[in-house]
Amino acid sequence: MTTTRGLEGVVATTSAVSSIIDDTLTYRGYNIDDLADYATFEEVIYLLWHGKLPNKQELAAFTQLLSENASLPNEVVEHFQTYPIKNVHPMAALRTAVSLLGLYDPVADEMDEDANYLKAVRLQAQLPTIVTAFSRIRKGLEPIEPRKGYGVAANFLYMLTGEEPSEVAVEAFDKALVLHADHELNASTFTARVCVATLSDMYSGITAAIGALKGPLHGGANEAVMKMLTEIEEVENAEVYVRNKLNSKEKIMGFGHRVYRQGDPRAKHLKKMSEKLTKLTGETKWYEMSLKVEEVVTTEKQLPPNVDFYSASVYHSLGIDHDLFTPIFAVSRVSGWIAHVLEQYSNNRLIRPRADYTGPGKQAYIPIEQRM
Ligand SMILES: CC(=O)SCCNC(=O)CCNC(=O)[C@H](O)C(C)(C)COP(=O)(O)OP(=O)(O)OC[C@H]1O[C@@H](n2cnc3c(N)ncnc32)[C@H](O)[C@@H]1OP(=O)(O)O
Ligand SMILES: O=C([O-])CC(=O)C(=O)O
Repeated sequence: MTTTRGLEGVVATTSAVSSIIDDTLTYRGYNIDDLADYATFEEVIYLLWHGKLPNKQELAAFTQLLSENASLPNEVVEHFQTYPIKNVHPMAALRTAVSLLGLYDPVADEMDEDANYLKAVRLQAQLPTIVTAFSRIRKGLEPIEPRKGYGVAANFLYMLTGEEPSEVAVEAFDKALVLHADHELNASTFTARVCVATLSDMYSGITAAIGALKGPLHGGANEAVMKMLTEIEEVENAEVYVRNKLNSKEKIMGFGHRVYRQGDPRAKHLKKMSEKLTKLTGETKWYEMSLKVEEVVTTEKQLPPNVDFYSASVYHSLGIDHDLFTPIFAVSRVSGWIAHVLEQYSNNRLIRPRADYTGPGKQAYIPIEQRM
């Protein structure tokens, strides 16, 4: 048996949802650069789930459908009050809350197309409400009900703060959601597909995917980038900080990628947004520090930034708490997870690879009385 560490280069399924070919990312054939510049997040969700862009009426109806399904069952909100709140990472809270949502969905275990579409809508609509409600409850604030007719970006920012978000903030947040929506067979999407390939339900698949996204080698890197920038503190400290980390063989968060070689096409959009937003807040140091970190890492390691690097200073500039960065990734990526779950169900086969055994050879059983 031959093994490939980390399944690098292994093609594990066919998929028509998104592709990465020659460092170009497409969702259903549409280049991410065009989608980032022109599409809203609702258009992208629709595209991922239906395989085509919506027309005006379809988009309006879809946006309405999502906002009408965004409220949480009271039991889920009340459950937050029982968490040891100060020590709970919002990704852990999100993972538990999504699992809990499944208990209150009467069609959770029904597997027909209509039931699965209903679950898809509820999950997509409710994730932003979970993240914002948890964020407020842990600060001793009342959660805010979603507004009907609002898009996901505007609703998220509104539910987080209780204030009308600015146009600039909504536009930036929406673009970030578009950029994070899907990414071929990344670790969390693969996790979701493995889970539902046993014919388990969608809530189980999404709960599993959230667990996989949480780690710092995947979605958790955006929070880790902000931690690094906060530690660096000032632009003039950046070079020494990064060189010290590299000399001690530590990884620099937000750099490198399993698939991209020349660079992550999403990073340039977030870099532009970081420059714009840090100018608007007057805190350009986060952008300048990021530029310096990028310069040193690309010179020393030839590793370009990935999607997580500049998203950190973007979310920070929008006034978002740093430990909400990865939950925001999930708010976007759940659209892609769902598209992959539906694709998996539509042509399912159990996913069960092999392991090349490297443990001890044949052992004679020793009765417990004779063991040293
Ligand atoms: C949304 C996303 O999930 S994007 C990725 C987010 N994750 C991060 O930003 C975390 C930092 N980056 C990394 O850990 C990696 O680049 C990953 C996890 C993204 C990809 O991992 P892999 O494809 O397994 O690459 P691997 O970790 O084997 O690295 C290959 C080599 O590049 C080095 N390298 C890779 N990334 C980095 C980094 N960020 N900083 C420093 N060195 C790095 C490794 O040390 C290794 O060097 P070596 O061959 O001398 O030992
Ligand atoms: O594809 C990957 O391995 C990680 C990634 O960039 C993503 O999930 O967006």
